[in-house]
Amino acid sequence: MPLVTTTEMFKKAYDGGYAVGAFNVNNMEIVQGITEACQEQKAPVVLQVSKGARAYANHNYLVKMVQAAVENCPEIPIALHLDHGDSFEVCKSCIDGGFTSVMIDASSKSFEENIALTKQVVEYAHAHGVVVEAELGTLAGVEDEVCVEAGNESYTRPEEVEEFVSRTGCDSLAIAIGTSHGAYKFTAAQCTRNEEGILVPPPLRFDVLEECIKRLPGFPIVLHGSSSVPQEFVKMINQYGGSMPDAIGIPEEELRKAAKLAVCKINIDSDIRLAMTATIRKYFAEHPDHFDPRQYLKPARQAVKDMVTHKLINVLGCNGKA
Ligand SMILES: O=C(CO)COP(=O)(O)O
Ligand SMILES: O=C[C@H](O)COP(=O)(O)O
Ligand SMILES: [Zn+2]
Ligand SMILES: [Zn+2]
Repeated sequence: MPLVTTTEMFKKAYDGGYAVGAFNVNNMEIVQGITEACQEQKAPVVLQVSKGARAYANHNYLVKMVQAAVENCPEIPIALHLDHGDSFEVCKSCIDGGFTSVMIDASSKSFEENIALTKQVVEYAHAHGVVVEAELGTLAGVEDEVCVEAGNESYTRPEEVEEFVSRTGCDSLAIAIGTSHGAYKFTAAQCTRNEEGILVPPPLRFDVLEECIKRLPGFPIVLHGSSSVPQEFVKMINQYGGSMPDAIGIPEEELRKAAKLAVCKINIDSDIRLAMTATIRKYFAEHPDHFDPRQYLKPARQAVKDMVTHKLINVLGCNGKA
């Protein structure tokens, strides 16, 4: 099937009590690792491209790689989504350039400015058959050039969501309930430590999520910053020459719980980076004489596939839902 929008995927996910994975793509091995996992598991998927990905890999290369994946995986619905679009122009360029979904992230602006910009993008997108994700509230962590320190995030205000959605006409809404971008989601001060000395993060604000759901019945909610930062990868990175002390993510059980509620899209990027980096570091340490990139990118791609397979089955619950 051709690229799809997220409309049908989200409706099924909402009704079925699961979430669709939205994975960031930056190169061929990442596209292949994700889509091979989804094809095998018969899972719908959102492949998302950030401004940084477009700067790194070039819009055309990314679109063509995703089109190749669509041809290779004919049985699963795939949406191509702009992650964190920050202006009308970048959204328009993706809408004109083959994307089926865009995010306009005006969450750092005032409520009225966020509404005005989101509405402008929605009007253009809908006229071209493309859907729009918007955001209310700010996450902690690093997102493009913007870094919000842990502790300086602001949760979504549930009393604003109905007005925002009805005035903008957006198709899904990203909310801030304590998830965060990157591999260092919380400071040590925000966490407790378990017996092994591993940081345990504060729980997500399910009260905020539930209040938003009450006010937007049937409406798809999105969670950004939802990597779990698997400690096996952090350990491997640290063992093979890296240094990522106190890297910490969102516990998988919390994401599973959110996926059963109105959360229809869960964004994962950092876990892909960790899986690849851990695998490549180990490979280099064990094969110091190898220099063919195919030798180390092959296990790195496999690590992405294995990690995504685990998420589809154990976190998102979208396996078998294509
Ligand atoms: O939200 C994300 C992309 O928009 C990715 O979040 P992570 O950094 O937790 O993977
Ligand atoms: O939300 C941020 C995503 O992880 C994308 O990150 P990036 O801007 O470094 O590509
Ligand atoms: Zn944002
Ligand atoms: Zn994000």
